[in-house]
Amino acid sequence: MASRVDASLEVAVFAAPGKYIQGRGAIGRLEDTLENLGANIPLILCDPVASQILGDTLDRIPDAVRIEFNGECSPEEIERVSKEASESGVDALVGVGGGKTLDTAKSVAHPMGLPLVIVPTIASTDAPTSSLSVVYEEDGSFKEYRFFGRNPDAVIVDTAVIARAPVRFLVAGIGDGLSTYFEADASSKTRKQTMAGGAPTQAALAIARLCYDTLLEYGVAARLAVERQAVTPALDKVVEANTLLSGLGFESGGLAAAHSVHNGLTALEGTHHYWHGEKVAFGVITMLMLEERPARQIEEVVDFCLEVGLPVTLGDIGLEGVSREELEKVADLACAEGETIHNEPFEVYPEMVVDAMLAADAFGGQRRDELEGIGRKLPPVAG
Ligand SMILES: NC(=O)c1ccc[n+]([C@@H]2O[C@H](COP(=O)([O-])OP(=O)(O)OC[C@H]3O[C@@H](n4cnc5c(N)ncnc54)[C@H](O)[C@@H]3O)[C@@H](O)[C@H]2O)c1
Ligand SMILES: [Zn+2]
Repeated sequence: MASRVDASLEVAVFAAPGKYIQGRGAIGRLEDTLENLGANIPLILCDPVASQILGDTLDRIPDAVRIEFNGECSPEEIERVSKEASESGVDALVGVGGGKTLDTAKSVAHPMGLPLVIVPTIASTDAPTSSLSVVYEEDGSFKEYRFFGRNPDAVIVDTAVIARAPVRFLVAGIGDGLSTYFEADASSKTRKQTMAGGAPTQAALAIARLCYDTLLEYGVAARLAVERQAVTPALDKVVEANTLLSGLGFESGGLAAAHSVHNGLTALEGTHHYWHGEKVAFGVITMLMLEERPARQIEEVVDFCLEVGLPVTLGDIGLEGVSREELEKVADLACAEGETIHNEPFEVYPEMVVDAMLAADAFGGQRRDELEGIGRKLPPVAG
């Protein structure tokens, strides 16, 4: 009998990894975790920089096959690693590195039905916990989302490794996490299907809110801690917000305009020197403009971005002097069919997005001038 309800709207879904392990020295749990998953010969896909840092530790995992990630989560790279995984007869996958390495590990492990352990070496995105991958062309432009319907079996975050990585990555992760509450809030109004495959749950929205509150409270202290390579309670909280709270919050709470603006921005060469979370931060300010949020709220977000070193203007993401035509290209892509911008609780079309980006840029520039004018010393953006 045909169903009378649209299941995507009536069913709420909450997705999460099997286990989340975080703390100083957490990498020491990798061997046990693999053992618990029944893995005997894991393939470790490792970012080259992470390999230099963790190579000795990874070498101690018995019978592991280790290969280096080539830098882009592209169809070609997924194909190469999948071939290696089949030929070497491995029975589990471990992804070690940034968001792109982790997304590639997911794109290999899930279609092959292999257990998957994710080891982020920077807290730069909320990719670690999710069941999907973001796939790019070899030239770095956005290609597609791939959904696997399965989350990683375990995520292991060693905060001592995160604290020793350049601070810019932590700050980029804060930018990614900053979007989570606003996008989940928009999606929960429209009850549009989230990346988890159903309507948002209350749990996801509450987690997204906790993510936002944690970042605003502890973000600056966490930045200062990483500048001294120190693991502090503030860093612990922010790493959890960037990784676990933002990951659960976006996947089961929903994405909206900020990530579509990010996806559109990847089409402009100038933005390629900026990390995912840095572009997302500008996407958040654009989204707040689009949603006619009160100036007070926009100011809270913009001031926080300035205090922590996130972009607030187009110039901050490599687009100084960008033409309206180029912004139209960004907006067209942001409004493409299937983009999460259509989860906003009103109709969005490209001209609105161009104007919202210009408004965000103007507001961001003005707040920077105001804060500097009263003698506030702000950290470098993307530095
Ligand atoms: N699947 C999802 O749910 C999801 C969510 C958010 C973002 N993403 C994706 O994540 C990707 C961005 O991830 P990213 O910003 O981590 O980029 P990335 O994976 O390219 O890593 C950034 C850089 O960090 C280096 N690196 C890694 N560990 C390091 C360490 N400990 N010290 C010093 N350098 C280190 C890498 O070599 C790389 O050059 C994008 O493709 C984005 O679309 C996916
Ligand atoms: Zn993101």
